[in-house]
Amino acid sequence: MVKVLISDKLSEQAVEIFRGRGIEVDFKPGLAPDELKAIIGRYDGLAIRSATKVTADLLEAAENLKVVGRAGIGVDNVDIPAATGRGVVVMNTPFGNAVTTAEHAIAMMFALARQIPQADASTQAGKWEKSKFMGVELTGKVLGLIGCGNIGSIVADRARGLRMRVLAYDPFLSEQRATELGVRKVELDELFAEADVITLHTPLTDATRGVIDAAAIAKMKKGVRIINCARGGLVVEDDLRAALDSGQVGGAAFDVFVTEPAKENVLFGHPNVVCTPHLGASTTEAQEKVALQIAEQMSDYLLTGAVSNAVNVPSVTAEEAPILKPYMKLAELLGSFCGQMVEGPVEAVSIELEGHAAELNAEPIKAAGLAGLLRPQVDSVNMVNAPSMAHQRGIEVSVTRHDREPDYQTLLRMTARSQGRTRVLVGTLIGGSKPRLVEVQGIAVEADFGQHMLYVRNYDKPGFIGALGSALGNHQVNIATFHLGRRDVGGEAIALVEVDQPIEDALLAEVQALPHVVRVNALSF
Ligand SMILES: NC(=O)C1=CN([C@@H]2O[C@H](COP(=O)(O)OP(=O)(O)OC[C@H]3O[C@@H](n4cnc5c(N)ncnc54)[C@H](O)[C@@H]3O)[C@@H](O)[C@H]2O)C=CC1
Ligand SMILES: O=C(O)C(=O)COP(=O)(O)O
Repeated sequence: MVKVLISDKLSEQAVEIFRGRGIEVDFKPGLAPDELKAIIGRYDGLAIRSATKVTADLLEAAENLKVVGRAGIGVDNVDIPAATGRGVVVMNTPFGNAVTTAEHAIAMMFALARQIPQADASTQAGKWEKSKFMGVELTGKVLGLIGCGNIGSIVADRARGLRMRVLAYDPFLSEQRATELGVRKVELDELFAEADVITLHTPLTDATRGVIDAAAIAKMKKGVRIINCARGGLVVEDDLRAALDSGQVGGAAFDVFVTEPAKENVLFGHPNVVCTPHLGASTTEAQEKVALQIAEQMSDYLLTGAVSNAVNVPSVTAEEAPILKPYMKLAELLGSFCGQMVEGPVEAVSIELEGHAAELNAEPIKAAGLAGLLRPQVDSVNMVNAPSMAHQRGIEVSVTRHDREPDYQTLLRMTARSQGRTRVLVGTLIGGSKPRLVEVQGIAVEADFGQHMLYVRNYDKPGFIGALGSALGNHQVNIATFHLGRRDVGGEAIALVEVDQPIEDALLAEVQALPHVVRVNALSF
């Protein structure tokens, strides 16, 4: 039975979804890293928020893991290259908590503008310090957004409702989208120079890490207010503290920190700082949405192979999944046959799709073909890590769709080049689902993919078939099916023989020594 572990505080509804789909689920939020590592090997899926760190070390122990589902947006707590390397799909829920997080940023802006947390503490302490808490009006002020994607756009919309002027720095924001959002797209220095309030809404990447540091703060208006509800590390915390102390920055509202949980932080204790413990996504509505969504997505993947919102593999819709599955199987079998024929490293692979196949999403078919091709060399390859493994090995990969009418309703052709030699295999699906080989090295030969097969290249001469049958008989190997093809009478020919047991080296050597045999391979599928 498929098993999933939920290791962070997700809405209980996720548990119900998994169970309803027939998946066994354990709900264990708050496990220490070593406790998690000790049990992760039992699970096919891991559902997380931001607390669980999915490191290369954890993945190492995750022998059965197929998918990590992040109930939320940021996946910076997951080592994506390590997950991809181990063939684990990583998916998130890119929209479910965006409104809620944008609302938190707006709440933080008001908290700063009117010092609400400080005034609350003072009032409840019986001080009634009315003159101490002079605020600023937001209407007419300039809000600078760093990052204007899902959350930034919603913040812009709400800020415009407050009659603020909104500037956005986002290298990937088009002028047209900026106009639609009613924001002015600017360069970073212009934003620093003009903004009264700056709010960050980018992921943490090499380009965004430390985007607000001492040099940036020096370019800002004196008294600027800074809000970070995106990721710790976007702002250099020490530099911000110094600027708060000097009065260059008038206030800072932070939901995220370089080190989380943030039990201590250089920003803590400053009178103009407001902090929340990574609460951006924490509303009942958002948590229900992300939990339901991640449980559905993970169940779909584990049960049907449908992939949505994955950050490391192409998407496969629920409608596509059952159609693509047999094609992926066929591609994998063709790849596996090619991989078992070649003797050295593969330099180039081309996958051609004809007939019905040409109308399909080719990415998963390509990934499955590459997985099959590499499997004889690498045990741990699957369709998630195959494209990156092929890339690492310098294999040139191309996919071509043909709109010509093939002899079969649907065809996949795989050509692999290795050490100057080219191998070409063509397969089809019988009845829309059963993989069948139809051509090997340009020679028509129809055969199913049996578990154990002998592939013989020979010359079409009398006596060969009898000699081959005798060799198999001498080794007590029973023939299940026997398929022959030839290029022309007396010329190059192929025999594909399915047998009932694994083929031993001694038998291979005997077949190789038969007259008219060019080469022989034992194949297993
Ligand atoms: N505090 C919290 O609880 C939550 C935090 N987040 C965080 O908020 C951030 C934004 O989330 P979304 O808006 O959904 O992501 P998104 O991907 O929709 O938007 C991010 C934007 O940043 C832009 N960007 C990328 N590199 C940039 C650069 N070098 N400079 C400026 N802009 C750049 C992108 O073009 C994109 O428009 C993420 O880091 C996410 O993890 C999300 C949800 C909750
Ligand atoms: O979705 C995100 O990126 C968040 O940061 C939310 O984090 P959380 O799920 O509340 O731990």
